[in-house]
Formats: sequence, structure tokens, C-alpha cells
Amino acid sequence: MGEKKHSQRVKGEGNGTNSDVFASCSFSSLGLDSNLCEQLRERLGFEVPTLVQAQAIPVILSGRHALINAATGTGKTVAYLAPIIHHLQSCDNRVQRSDGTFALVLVPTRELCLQVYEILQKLLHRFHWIVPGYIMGGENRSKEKARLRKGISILIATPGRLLDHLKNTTSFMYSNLRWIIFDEADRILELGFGRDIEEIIDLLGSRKTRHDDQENTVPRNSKIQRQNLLLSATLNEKVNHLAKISLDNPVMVGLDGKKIEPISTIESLDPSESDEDKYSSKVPIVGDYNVPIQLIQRYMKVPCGSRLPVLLSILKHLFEREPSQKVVVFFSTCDAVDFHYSLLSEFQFSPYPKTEEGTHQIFIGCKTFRLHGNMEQEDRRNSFQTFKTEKSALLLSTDVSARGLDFPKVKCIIQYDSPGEATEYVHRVGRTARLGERGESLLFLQPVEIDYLQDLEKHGVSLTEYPALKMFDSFPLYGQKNLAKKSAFIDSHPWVLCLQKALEVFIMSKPKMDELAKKAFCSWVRAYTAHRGDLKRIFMIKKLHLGHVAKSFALKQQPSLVGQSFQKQTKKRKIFEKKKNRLPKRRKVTSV
Ligand SMILES: Nc1ncnc2c1ncn2[C@@H]1O[C@H](COP(=O)(O)OP(=O)(O)OP(=O)(O)O)[C@@H](O)[C@H]1O
Repeated sequence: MGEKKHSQRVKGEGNGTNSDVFASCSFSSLGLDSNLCEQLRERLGFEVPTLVQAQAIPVILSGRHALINAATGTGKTVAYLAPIIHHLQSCDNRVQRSDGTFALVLVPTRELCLQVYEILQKLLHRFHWIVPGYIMGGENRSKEKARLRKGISILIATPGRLLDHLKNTTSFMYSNLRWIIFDEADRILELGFGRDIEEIIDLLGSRKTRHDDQENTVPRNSKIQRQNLLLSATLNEKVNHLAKISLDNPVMVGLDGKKIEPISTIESLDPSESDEDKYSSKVPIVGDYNVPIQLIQRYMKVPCGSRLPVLLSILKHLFEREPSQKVVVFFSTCDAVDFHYSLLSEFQFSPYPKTEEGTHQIFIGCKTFRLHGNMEQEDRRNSFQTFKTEKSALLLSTDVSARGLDFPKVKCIIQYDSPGEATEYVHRVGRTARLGERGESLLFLQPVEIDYLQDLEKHGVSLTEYPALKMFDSFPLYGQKNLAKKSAFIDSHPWVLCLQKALEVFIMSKPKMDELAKKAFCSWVRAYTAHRGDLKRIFMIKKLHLGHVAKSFALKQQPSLVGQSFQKQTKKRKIFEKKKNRLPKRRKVTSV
């Protein structure tokens, strides 16, 4: 077994040691059914458990509630799915569809819903009588109703759609419900689903009260013991609150040595505080975040007006250095994703004068995908599935991809727009360096934003500077590899200047691109003003030159119309927020 474990680790090629990732035991020694262990090996290729699986599986098998915290990409999904399947497959009377739902997995996004569902399908291959299923926003409600009527044993759901069915689908049977799992719990709450979650917990009769269950709308079936599990790679005040109301005397998995408020003291949180207080992260808990140790984390200080040519240069450099690789770039808004996606698909450039070798080529010649919350569901699904299977590709995305998504073999994460809270940083970089593999990340910061590094430092995350100038010097300009006039500054580097000019000419020549650029500019400014709490001090729109921001969308000037429409939108947003002041604050003002 030891040898098998080792070969698996070698496959990972990471820099950490084998024992950083995998446990020195077998799945069967954790108490899992032998058939299930076979499934894990045959269908998923898992020979031995990861450390978090080795810790969590026995706890979950014992029936205890649990709060599981482990680094991104360490195998939390199987840690909770395997024990549930173990119990369901071993029931004396085989579970039937007419028994309804036994386990409910709540996830923040549609993509994560599909991802968990796929793993579940593989694990259930030998246990065909246990039916997996999912319900989520963007899908056809009546078809979902029909599936629920037939019965789904293990159900994966996004919160909004689940609540909808709990209220409106009378044939949805959940009286046998035994497990509720909150996967990526902090993200569910950050997305503003706090109230939905509380309502769901109440409707399912799973709220833990100090005295008894008298507040439950549905009396708990005394024969069925509930077991709730909460999983997250980062912990904060919001997760603590959810733990407080949903977990009964939980076992903490993976929290050794963390400076985190123990659950017992969370009980004393002021019960009179508003929902906004409960779910805001104004009092973040300081503690080291779980970043994979083999991840190389870098930042680059880029003046605002040069951001775009720098991004394109980095991408070109990465794909020329290693043509077969996958890269994810994070943006703050859907419009920014759309703009950069169209730009990368169309922008042609040659560093040579037109008369010479000057046939213009697409600047970055790799397959490019986009993913964000404003896309049609079908396109969203296609992007997600295809990027997963590609060997070499680029994904441009909002934070919709930041949590839980497992894209194999992503080598590099670029955070072009800053992530906001440190937790978001950790989750974004967590899309690479998974399960001991190598990975690198690059954070773009403007000179006025550089204090953000201190904020990350407080959470034990430290970055080194990326040698950008060296990279620009390596690009041929007018046929010369070593530029005679090198520059000590990014924004006056001949390569950057030349590329910026070409980008501006390109945008001016394409009305559709110009429109996309303006729209993206507006949303970017709105998103920038939506930073919360302490981060407002770092990401201050007043500190920015809007003309330079416009330049970062290859717009020569900041068009006056843009300013007006921005003001209108801000006014609209304020009215909207007033109306919704009962709901928790959200940093993002547009969909992700
Ligand atoms: N025991 C195992 N052996 C080999 N590979 C595994 C094992 N367990 C999980 N994996 C693989 O590791 C990767 C990460 O797993 P998973 O997505 O469950 O991690 P996670 O901890 O939930 O990550 P995140 O915090 O980002 O959601 C997946 O590709 C999964 O297939």
C-alpha cells in the first residue's frame, strides 16, 4: 500500500512531500465498505485516502456532526460522500426511490453542483439503487419536480432552488433526511444566501436551539438522527454562525493549531444582532489560511494604464514557455470577462513593421473559454465541462469559478482584478496546486493597492515580486530581441507602449469592441467602489485616475457618457439597496 501511495504522489509532481497530502492508511482501514473502496479505486483511481479524508471519514461514519476545514484541493468532497454512501448501501432494507431524500448537499454554485453530482455518479456505480440527483438555478423546474417526485436518495442543490422546491413541490419527500452537508459554506453565505439557508434549516427541522427543537416548523422525526456537516477551506464569522445554528456538539476536523474561536464561545454571540451583522465579515478571525505549500505565489506591481498590455504579455509568455498548459484569469465582473474574451479571440498583432514579416497573428493562440453568472446556462455548462477536459486552454472567469471547482492540471492562476477579502484570494489560488501538484499564482496590484500585501500577510499569506521587466525584454520588437532602449519602468517599456497603442487602435476600429470596453469599464468602476470594510482603505476609487482605468480597457479617453451612466447606475443601486435593506450586504453588485 505504501508503494502505491508513493506512485500516486509522484504522479502529482509537486514539491511538497507525500505525507503532506496522503495518509499512510487504506480506505478500508477507515471502516468503509470494501465494495465502496473498490469503487474509489476503479472509478476514481483513488488508492489511499488524503489526510483530510483519513481524519474526516471515521468521524462522519460515527454519526457525529463535524466542521471540516482543510486546504483547497485536498479531497473534501469524497471525505463526506463516501461515509454517506457507506451507510446507505449497508441498510438492511435497500433504500428505495419512494423513501425520498436521505442526504442533501448544499453548494454555492451550479458548476459545483454538477461537479459533485459527477463524482457521486461514479461512486454509486455499483449501488444502482441509491439514486443521485441535483436541482439548481437555471434548470427546468417542472423537470426537477418530476425527478423529485420519483425520488432522489442523495440530492445536490443550490440554496435558492432548493428553497423553491421545499415550499412549492409537495411531492418532494424528505422525511427520511439524515444528512445535511454545507459544502463551501462560507461562499454560500457570502453570496447572500444566509436567510435562505436559515429558512432551509428551519423547514428541514434541523436548527439547533439551546433548549429543544420547539422552534422547528417541522418536528424532527425522532427515529432519524440528523447529522450535519460543514465544510470550508476558509473559516470566518459567517461560517461560525452557521456552525452555531446547525451543528450539534461537532467534531472539528483540520483545525489543529488554528487561532479560531471555538464553537462553545460562538454560542455567546449576541442573539439580538441583525442578520447583516451575523453575515457580515466585519470581524474577520485572524488565522493562517490553508494555502497549498507547494504553490508559488507572486505579485506584480502594474501601473493602471499598462494593465492590459501586461496581462496579454504574461499570457503570451506563459503559453510560449509551455504550450500545453491551463491558465485561469480572474476578473471582478461579467462585463470584464466578456470584453477580454472578445479581445483575446480577435486581437491580432505583429511586432514587425507591416512591410516585413508583418502578417498579423492572433496574439494568444490558445483555446480560450469564459465563465460567469450572466451566461446562458447551456454556455456556462459547456465552458465548464470543456475547459475541464482540455489539455491546453485559458479560462477567463469571475469568482463563479473561485470555489470548489476542480479543473485538472491548471498550472497558473492570474488574479487580474484583486480579489477583495483574503479568503477570496485563497480560494482563487486554490484552483491550482491541487492535491500536491505544482502551481503558480500571480496577483496584479496597482501601486496604490500595494498595502493589500500586508492584509494577506496578516493571514499568513506572503508573496514575492514577479520579475516583469525581464519578461518584457525578452519580447522581440521590430525584430530585435534585445531592445537597445530598455526601460526600468513597466509603463515606459517600449514593448508595453507598442502593445498598448496597437490595442487602442484595434478597439477604435471595432465599434462592437469599443462598446464592450465601455461597458466593462463602467462595471469595473462599480465593482471597485463595492469593496467593503478595511479594504475600502486600500481599494479607493478616489485614488485612481479614471483616464488610466479607461486605458486599461484600451479606451483612449474616458468617455463622458460613461461617467453619466455610471452615476445613474450608482443612484439606481442605492435605491435598490434601500429597498432590500433587510438583506445582508454583498460586496459584488452584479452577478458573478
Ligand atoms: N484519495 C484521493 N486520491 C487521489 N486523488 C484524490 C483523492 N481524493 C481526492 N482526490 C482528487 O483531488 C482533487 C481535489 O479534490 P476535491 O475537489 O474534493 O478537493 P476540495 O478539498 O473539496 O477542494 P476545494 O477546497 O477547492 O473545494 C480532485 O481532483 C479529486 O479527484
